[in-house]
Order: sequence, then structure tokens, then C-alpha cells
Amino acid sequence: MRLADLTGPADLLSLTDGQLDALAADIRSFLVESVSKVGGHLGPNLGVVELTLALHRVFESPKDTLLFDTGHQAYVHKLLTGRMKAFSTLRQEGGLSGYPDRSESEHDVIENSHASTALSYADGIAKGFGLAGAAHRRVVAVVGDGALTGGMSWEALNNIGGAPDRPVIIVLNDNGRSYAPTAGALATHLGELRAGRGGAGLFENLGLAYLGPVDGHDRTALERALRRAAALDRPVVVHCVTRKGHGYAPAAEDADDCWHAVGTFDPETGGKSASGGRSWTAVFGAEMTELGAQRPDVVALTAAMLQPVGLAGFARRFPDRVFDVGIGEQHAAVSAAGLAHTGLHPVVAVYSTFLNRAFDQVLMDVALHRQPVTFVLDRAGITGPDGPSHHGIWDASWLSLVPGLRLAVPRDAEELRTLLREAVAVTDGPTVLRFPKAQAGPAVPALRREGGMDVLHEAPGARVLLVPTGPLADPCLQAAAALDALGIPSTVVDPRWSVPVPEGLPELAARHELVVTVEDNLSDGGLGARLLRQLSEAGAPPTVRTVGLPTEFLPHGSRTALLRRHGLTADGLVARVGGWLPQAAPR
Ligand SMILES: Cc1ncc(C[n+]2csc(CCOP(=O)(O)OP(=O)(O)O)c2C)c(N)n1
Ligand SMILES: CC(=O)[C@@H](O)[C@H](O)COP(=O)(O)O
Ligand SMILES: [Mg+2]
Repeated sequence: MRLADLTGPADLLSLTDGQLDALAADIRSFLVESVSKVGGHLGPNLGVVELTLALHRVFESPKDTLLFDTGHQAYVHKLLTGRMKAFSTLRQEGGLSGYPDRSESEHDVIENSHASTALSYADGIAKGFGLAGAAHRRVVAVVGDGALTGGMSWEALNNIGGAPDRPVIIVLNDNGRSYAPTAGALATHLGELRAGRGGAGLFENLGLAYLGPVDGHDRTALERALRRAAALDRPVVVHCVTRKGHGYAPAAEDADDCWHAVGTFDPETGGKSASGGRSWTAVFGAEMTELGAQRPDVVALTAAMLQPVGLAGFARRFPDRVFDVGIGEQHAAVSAAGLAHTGLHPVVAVYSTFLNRAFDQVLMDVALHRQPVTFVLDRAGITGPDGPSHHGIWDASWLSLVPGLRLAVPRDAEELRTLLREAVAVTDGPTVLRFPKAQAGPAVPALRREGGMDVLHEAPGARVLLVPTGPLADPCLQAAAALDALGIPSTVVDPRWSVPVPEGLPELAARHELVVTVEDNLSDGGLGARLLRQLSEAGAPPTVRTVGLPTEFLPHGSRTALLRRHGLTADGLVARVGGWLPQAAPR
């Protein structure tokens, strides 16, 4: 049977070993071909072809629940559950999600792409099945060795191991790496288990049965182990040893990150498409390395994403001053507070969306102690193809609730360098920089600085004040030029530090009829909302309009298209101002 003929998992049950091996090869070729066109998580999915085939042959989804931790390795699951024909739409607006999605299939459960949550789901689902008298329904969680370094995994294991009557089946997909080789004591222990030297092992000491190590590319061995696990009728870990990128050599198998997440590429040669320009990440990484040479007290932390957050250069130059804590953002924040307690200035580089889980740590372990920790949030704002659990749109709102915290949004590369240095010069509390998943745009020079803000554009008799944060300065300047041409003079200021509200902004706002804040984050809790409150509390405010993102889960799609949809473009702003100042409606 060819992949194209597959209508669902039940079709797998009648296939011979030879047909299944041919199907596995078919799936691998299809993955390389498809992902080469749209980008995605090729390496992780090449590593779970045989594993996913075995899962769907041994367990009966959706009667049995199959959970994928992080969900980036669920492409094969999608192909086996009837979504091959739609696969060309992967991660594109209106197309398949890059993660499980309950609106796509009854076989999908966890849509959240944040790691280390699957075992908690499994614990809850198993408890629910038990209460419903449906304990016969299997709960199977596929968890990577990286996801197992996340704290919530151990909170769940503490529950799962303590309940012998709740037979959660944990399929440990151990390829020895997250992006890079997985760091820490757990990785060492898994290595001992892989080598058969693990003795009783951590899992058995926690009350779980342990089966393995199993060759994660030998489908029959996997099926045998999974059937044994199901028959044990108690919590069990099936330790599968896989290779990320398996079967696409040398490109994916031998790359530093085994092609964890790739853009488009030539499937014949493995040649990646060049990304033009210089990303915000690259600008940050270069400046961090410069800073590290000048400030011996500056250290860096990453949560298993050294390369993606731009710290590889810093790590090469200062290997003793960079810490990969595994997928542990909460731990990173508090370990940074500890580092700061010893007089160092830690820089924690994470993707915006992943810092959300460390709110309490930023609030109570960093800010309450007024520790000088700098958080650098990459992928802040609309990210695009990774969808709702990856858009970094909440940070600017919840961070504004942290007493003493300062947040800055650089508008261009030079400002990123300057603001980073301003941030690491702060000694009495947390600082945050945020920038998007994009190329750092053209330089945006300031006319002058006023009240802590950079004036970027002004015109006599200005009626409208545009207040963009970060890179949205560029479309705002284009809008200002268009408004001037429409006979509506305007001012454009960059607040630079948008938390707290710059002290000169309320007074400057009061000098205009209409104030429009423009933010690549939620409007709720954003700069505009906070400015509006300050102005209204100070008496009759000018009209303030906040152009930002709705408090919704935004779909996947291109960053450009999503920004346009939410009016975060020059023509979108002009059209809106036209509506807010009727006589300015574009002719
Ligand atoms: C909370 C959180 N932090 C960081 C990430 C980014 N991330 C996505 S996959 C990944 C590595 C996961 O490693 P593992 O669980 O071993 O899965 P593998 O990719 O090896 O299959 C990381 C760090 C994330 N999704 N969630
Ligand atoms: C699954 C996950 O969280 C990461 O792999 C993420 O998808 C990477 O995002 P970028 O591709 O923007 O680096
Ligand atoms: Mg792994």
C-alpha cells in the first residue's frame, strides 16, 4: 500500500512487514519533498516514522489517546490519519497546523507547542478515564528527551508513578538532543540506560515499569515493546532510541541541529534557501559577544535553544559564562536571579512565548528581589507559521504588571545594540528587550530625544501623534508621510522603553487631537492601554486609539499577512486615522 492509498490507521493492520517497510520509505520521501517546499520540523519527524507506525498499529486511536509532547513531531501521525492530501498546506494560512489540531482530526489532542505538558495531560486523561469506568482506554504520551528536562514532566511523573492503577504508557523518544545534545544529569542517566548500565533506573525508582532501550527505527521491536507495555497494565516507560533526521543523510542526520526546524531547501542536494538580510537574532548575538568582552560580569542563559536565540557566538568566546539549562524557562529565570545575587548580570535569551510560563519567577524571584536580570525575547509579536501557541503577543502585557520592570522594543539594529547596553547597565531590577522573528529593518534615525523618547517625525500644527513600538516605527513613518500629504500633520515618536510609560509621553499626547499607539502585542495591557489610563486619570485626555492585537489565539500564517490583517501597516494606519479624523478620509 502506498501512502496515497492510506485512508486511516486501520489500513495499517493488514499490511505485511515488507509493505510497512515500503510505507516507511514512502513517508520519509514524502516528508523531505513536502517540507522542502514549505519548511518545518523535518528532523524530528524523520526520527519518528517507525515509532508512529508502531503506535498506530498497537493502539487504537482515538479510542486510545495518543499524545505528542510539543507536537512538532506529529507530521507522520497526520499522514497516517488521513491528512496527506492537505499536507502541502502545512503551516500556511488556512492550511494544516504544524502541530496537532483538534479541528483537523479526532486523533489530535494537544495543540500547544510548548514542551513538557504531555505527561500532565496524560495524568489528567487517565484519571478521567478511571472515574468514567473507562480505564481500559489506553493513554499514550510520546515525550522527547528534551521535553523530559522540563519541570512539569517531573510534576506529572510524581503523580503517574504514584498511581499503579492508572496505566499511563510513556513513550520516551530519546534521540539524545533538543536542538543540540540534551544537557544535564538526566541526559547522562538516559545515556546509562541506553547502554544498559542504568540499573534500576530513575523511572523504576519512581514506581514506573521500564522497558528498553528499544531501537526506535526497528518497527517490529517497537511493536513488541509497546504490546508488552500495554499488557503490563501499570504506568510504564518505553525507552525508544531514535535518530533525529534519520534517513535524510547527510543533510539532516549530520547537521548540528539535525534540521530541527528548517526553511525551504532543495530536496536533491539539501541546499537551504538563503534568508536575505540580517535577523534581529543575529544583531543581538553579535552585540552580546561584544558586550561579553567588555563586561566580565555579563553571563548568558538559554533554555535548550543556544543557536536559535543567537548565543552560539557568545558561547564560543565565553564557554564558562553561558548556561544551557535544558527546557526549563522557570528554572532559567530563578537561576539567573541566583547568578545576579552573586553580583553578575545575567542575560536570559528565550522566545517570547516560552517566557509566559515563568511569570511567577520573573515577578517574585527576580523583580521582588530587584535582581538585575535582562530577558531578551526573540520571536516577540506575530511569529507566523508556528501558530497560536508561538505568537509572542502576551509578554508586553503581563510584563507591564511586574513592579520595577523596564521593557524596551528596539526599532532598528543600532537601537537594539544601544538598548541592550542600557539594559545591562540597570542594577536594581529586571529589564526586558523584545524583537520579532524578522530581518532587522533599515536604520530609523531620530530627529531628537524628548522626554525619554525619540522624535522620528514632526510637522507644524501636528494633529495626530503616532506612537509605534520597535520596528513598527517604519510603517508609522510611511503613514505620517501619507497623512501629511492628506493635510493631516502628524508627529511620530518612538518610546524606546515602553514599560513604564515614558514620563514625557502624556504631556506630548495632550498636545495632539488624536494619539495612536501601534504595537505588535496585545492591545490589552499594552502601551496604549496604559497611556490611556494615565491620560484619563489626569483629566480630559485627547482621543487615544490603540492599534495592536486582539486578545485572541491568532492562527498560523505569514507574519506579513497577519500584521496586515490587524492593521499594523502604513496603509492600514492611514485608513484608520481617516476614520478617526473624518475629514482625513483618504480621497
Ligand atoms: C517551553 C518550551 N521551550 C522551548 C521550546 C522550543 N523547542 C521546541 S522543540 C525543542 C526541543 C525538544 O526536544 P525533544 O523533546 O527531545 O524533542 P525532539 O525535537 O528531539 O524530537 C525545543 C527546545 C518549546 N517548544 N517549549
Ligand atoms: C517546536 C518549537 O517550539 C520550535 O522548534 C519552534 O518551532 C522554532 O521556531 P523558529 O522556527 O521560529 O525558530
Ligand atoms: Mg530529543
